[in-house]
Amino acid sequence: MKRTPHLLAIQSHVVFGHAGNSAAVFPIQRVGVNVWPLNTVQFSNHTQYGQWAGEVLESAQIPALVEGIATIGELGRCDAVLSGYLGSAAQGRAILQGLARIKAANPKVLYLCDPVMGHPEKGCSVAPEVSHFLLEEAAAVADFLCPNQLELNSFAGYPPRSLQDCVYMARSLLARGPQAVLVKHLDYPGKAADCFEMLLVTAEANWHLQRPLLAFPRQPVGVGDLTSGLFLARLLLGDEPLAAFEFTAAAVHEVLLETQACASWELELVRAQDRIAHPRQRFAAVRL
Ligand SMILES: Nc1ncnc2c1ncn2[C@@H]1O[C@H](COP(=O)(O)OP(=O)(O)O)[C@@H](O)[C@H]1O
Ligand SMILES: Cc1ncc(COP(=O)(O)O)c(C=O)c1O
Ligand SMILES: [Mg+2]
Repeated sequence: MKRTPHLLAIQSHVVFGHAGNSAAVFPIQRVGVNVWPLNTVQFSNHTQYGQWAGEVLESAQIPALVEGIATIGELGRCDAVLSGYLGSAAQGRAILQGLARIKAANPKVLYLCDPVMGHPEKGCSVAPEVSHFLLEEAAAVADFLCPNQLELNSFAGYPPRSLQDCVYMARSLLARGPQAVLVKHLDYPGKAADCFEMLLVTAEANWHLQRPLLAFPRQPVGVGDLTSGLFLARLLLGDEPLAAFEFTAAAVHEVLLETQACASWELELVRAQDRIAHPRQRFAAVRL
């Protein structure tokens, strides 16, 4: 029997609704991967409500929790680490410390960094020290990077003028170390108005994918976290990056269709669960 992979997911948790681990854990489990959720913050709800209660985890707790798993002799079972929203650069460094400890137990462990920098227009952005940490420290050790367009622009230091520019910007991130860069959401002058576009670049090729752009009165939150979690889960299940990319686009689209049908702001993960595992439609990526 094939072994079930294990994934350590280090990101935020919300009590109500879905963002961070609260958007990623159940879908990752639903496609067949064990998750070890390590919550960097516990908030009542996601920050786009404009107010929330809760606390940020003290940075030192991150390596301490990892060490606790080492102590019971289970750390070597960790196949991958995912990191998302960071409360501070110190929290980021604590994650890299934890990752180094896991690498000692399992040198093959993969690290996917979702360099969450927020959406200025959504009223949520991270401190400059966090952006600097992601750019200078996390990108160098990540096997996979999953920026959205704004995060890609921040890495590059300029906005794109074309799709070709986006490809160039993503490919220049490959030079920092990762084996693949998945741009979760493209935005560039001339982009088709009725499509939601994504990009995957690997050493071998550039892959562009389009899926329908759905209308929402308020943009759903947690879509990026759902995307990075599913992509890493499928890689652990043995997919090549291209297959994991196409699967992820299809599964996320299913969640958004259900969310739209329910007129819900929060992602309808439970209602969409069977279609997360078995998306009905495939969006084929096109080689650029
Ligand atoms: N098919 C779609 N139609 C409309 N909006 C979408 C679609 N897919 C994703 N979105 C929205 O696009 C935005 C971009 O998400 P993205 O940049 O990938 O990640 P993040 O969730 O990190 O902001 C999100 O607000 C998401 O809700
Ligand atoms: C607590 C928390 N975590 C994570 C996120 C990131 O969500 P997304 O996947 O939409 O970038 C948000 C967005 O508001 C948030 O409030
Ligand atoms: Mg995001």
